[in-house]
Amino acid sequence: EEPAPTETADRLPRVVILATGGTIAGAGAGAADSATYQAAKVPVEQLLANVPQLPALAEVRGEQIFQIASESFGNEQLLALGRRVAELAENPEVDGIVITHGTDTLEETAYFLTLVERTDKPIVLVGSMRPGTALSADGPLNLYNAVAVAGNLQSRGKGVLVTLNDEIHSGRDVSKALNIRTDAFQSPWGPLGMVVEGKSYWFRLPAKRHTLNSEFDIRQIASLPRVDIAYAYGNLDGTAYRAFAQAGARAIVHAGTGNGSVAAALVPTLQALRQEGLQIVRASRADRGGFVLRNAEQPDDKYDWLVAHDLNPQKARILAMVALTRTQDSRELQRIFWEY
Ligand SMILES: NC(=O)CC[C@H](N)C(=O)O
Repeated sequence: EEPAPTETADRLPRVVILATGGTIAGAGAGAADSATYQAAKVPVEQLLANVPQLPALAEVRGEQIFQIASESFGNEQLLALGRRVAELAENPEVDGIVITHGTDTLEETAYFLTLVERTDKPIVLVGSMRPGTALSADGPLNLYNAVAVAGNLQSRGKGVLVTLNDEIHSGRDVSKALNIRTDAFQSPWGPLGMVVEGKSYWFRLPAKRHTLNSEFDIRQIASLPRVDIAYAYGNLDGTAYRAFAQAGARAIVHAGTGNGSVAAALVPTLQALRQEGLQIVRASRADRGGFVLRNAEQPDDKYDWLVAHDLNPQKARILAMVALTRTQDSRELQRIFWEY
């Protein structure tokens, strides 16, 4: 039997919806316009009104924190959102938090919050692949599922979660692996569970450190250092790496081919940048799940480089930024890359 959604069965869980924009708040000219539309148009009150079944699940209220497409998220938005989530999590009148978000960088925000929110209250990110004006819009059901998961006591302590396409994913693992299609969100290690008719079914738990067990805390992060990603391909040279360094990058994530490999002609550039104090993080551009090990492909111990292990380059950027707020020591940084 499904446990009651709250400790006290005589009241509904209280869930706050923080709206940031994206396709879930998108609007197109006609019902057939599933891919041609404007993101970040519909205000949160309307998103809630479009799902009249929500009040049966939870006492919901909306807050419009941004109204943007998620590709336009910067570090300032990450920090502002992170701080608001922490305030809400500290509020005894809030049981769970849902964040509506564009899907393009949802995986980055979800991982950021996984690292910096010191709470066991459910934090659930949700988006959609079709605007609300489209035939078979996926946003209303995704939002219904997000509120159901956020209001459920069983969701506590499982880290930041993402609900799309009836699945519950770990915010650490999930990424937008496909575009256009409603099964866009995938985790290399599989989803954590399913949500069907407002009920959650769990199958596995995150093994990595997160939320309450994290050493990072949004309340202690004043700003994030610049970290950039350089994408590897045949015939690559060091131009982008040097430009990022000149712009003030403290670390560069090398979105390497295969096992995070580095072209022979590029190695001296990365060695020189490390000498200048930048951290070099080898990740893989393999999009269904990279796996980069130290001293495989390149002698990381000798060069004092880092590996992102299974984190994709965009998630490695998030972790590098957060970790660099605490330490510049490459051994400590590598420990953090193993543990989170
Ligand atoms: N499906 C989407 O949400 C994509 C819309 C937009 N590019 C965004 O990320 O906000």
